[in-house]
Amino acid sequence: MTAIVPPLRLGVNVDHVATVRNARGGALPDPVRAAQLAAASGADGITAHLREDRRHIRDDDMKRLREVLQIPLNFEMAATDEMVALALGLKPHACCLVPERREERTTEGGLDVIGGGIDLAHKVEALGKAGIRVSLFIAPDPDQIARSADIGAAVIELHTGAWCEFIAAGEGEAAEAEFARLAEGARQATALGLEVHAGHGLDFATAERISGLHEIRELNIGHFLIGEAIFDGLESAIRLMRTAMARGRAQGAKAA
Ligand SMILES: CC(=O)[C@@H](O)[C@H](O)COP(=O)(O)O
Ligand SMILES: NCC(=O)COP(=O)(O)O
Repeated sequence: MTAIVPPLRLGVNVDHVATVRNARGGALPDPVRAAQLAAASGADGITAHLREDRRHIRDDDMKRLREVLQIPLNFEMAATDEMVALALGLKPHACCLVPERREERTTEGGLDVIGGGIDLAHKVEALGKAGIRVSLFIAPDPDQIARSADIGAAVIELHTGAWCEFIAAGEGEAAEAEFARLAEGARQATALGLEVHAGHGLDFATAERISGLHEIRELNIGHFLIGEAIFDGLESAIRLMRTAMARGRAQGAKAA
């Protein structure tokens, strides 16, 4: 029997359009134009990460995204006072709190929700009270998931980066063990009333596989899609991604 599964949204991360722009210091290519094209091509939302060092997305990009987008904006940010103040001013649809280290190339590991203590809980509360949907970007760790629910987050986004790296390195056993952790984490979080998203390092194949996990409601994908857009255009990359996600969703439904 084929189970009925909830739809899966695609959030397109436009950080790396800004990376290319900043390589030359001018205004082009414009991440806001990319976000508008992504929306017109079937993205359900746009994600942008305003890093503390502003290495790609900048404050003005966030402001313009907020002004022009007709689809939800997911503001990725470190859990700092500066970023919370910016988010409270901007009032995006959602904020995804992520760990950040200035010297990292990209986001390594998940947010330490337990270590964040009462300060993190207050930040989640302040954003939530402002009507912003708060998501915590975490590893599929049972204690971090439980604490995310305890401090009142609406959403967790499971970090798929380790899983994707094991696959890329041909470490099949480790990849399967990590996938099992993601699957169990998605089940645990859903049972605790959290909405589950996933993202980081996903490509067509990994997005297809993870789309089979019914508990996951949204994938956020950036680097790979922007890379594919160089060859085939953003519209085509998004269309192919949606096809992969739909295929994975249907396979997951059959397996259930
Ligand atoms: C939090 C996360 O996994 C990414 O979406 C994040 O935006 C990565 O940061 P960079 O885009 O700077 O690699
Ligand atoms: N939160 C994950 C995200 O927005 C995109 O990550 P990536 O696909 O750029 O690795």
